[in-house]
Amino acid sequence: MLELVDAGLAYGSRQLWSGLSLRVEPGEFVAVLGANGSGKTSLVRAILGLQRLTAGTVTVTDGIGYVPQQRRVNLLTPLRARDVVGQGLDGHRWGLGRSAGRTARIRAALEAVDAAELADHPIGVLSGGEQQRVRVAQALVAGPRLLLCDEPLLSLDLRSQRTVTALVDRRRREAGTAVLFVTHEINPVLPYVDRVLYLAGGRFRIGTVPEVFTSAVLSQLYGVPVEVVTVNDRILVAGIPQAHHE
Ligand SMILES: Nc1ncnc2c1ncn2[C@@H]1O[C@H](COP(=O)(O)OP(=O)(O)OP(=O)(O)O)[C@@H](O)[C@H]1O
Repeated sequence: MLELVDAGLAYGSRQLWSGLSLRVEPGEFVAVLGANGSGKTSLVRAILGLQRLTAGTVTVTDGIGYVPQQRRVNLLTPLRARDVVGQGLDGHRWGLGRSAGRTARIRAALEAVDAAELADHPIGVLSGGEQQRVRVAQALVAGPRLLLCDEPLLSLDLRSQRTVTALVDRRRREAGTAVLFVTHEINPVLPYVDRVLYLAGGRFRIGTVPEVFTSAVLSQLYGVPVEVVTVNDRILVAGIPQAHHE
């Protein structure tokens, strides 16, 4: 679905990461975490072909669904939520046109993110969280083989976070969609994650949650003492340098 081999990315003399090799299998859920500015969005852009790697290679399947990092939509945008979701079909399913099949797929995609009642609302008047759910529906409507999500949980309340994460999880289990999920917080995706790619300080670590979320590993990545504790099935991390917080 996705393979990076010895990949590196630099902007001028600033190296974000290098020597990154990662193969994501069908149905696998990989979370990408890391400090602000560590290059998570740049990685997603490189996978989409929007950003050229400065070293190594990236190979991806056809059929990518993409949830971009959130931007608020202009209030006057003349599109309804259903039109935004429909854009996820255009260019993929030429035969569908304005057919009943198309309408049904858009409705099902909106229902899956708990947003059926928003179908006819202009996208610009929806709240940030509602817009985000519509974007997830757009990314999934064409049935992608690889789903790239760039902080899809941002500005979602707990219930919407659960709706989105559970939906993505179901999709990868039922349809074998591979998932690369950029997130600031590990806890909302903890029940679903197979592996984590953690980027910090120009370094990275790939592994399962218990392998990566240890005091030793995060201290090594950040270059300062970082403490990881698990309380009631939640992972708490203390000591990440202030500059790396939001
Ligand atoms: N096109 C570009 N040209 C030069 N520098 C860039 C470009 N795009 C991103 N950068 C820089 O590269 C660094 C990584 O940016 P990126 O958006 O990939 O980080 P991120 O990990 O997604 O951060 P955040 O968690 O804050 O969203 C930042 O310091 C950013 O300023």
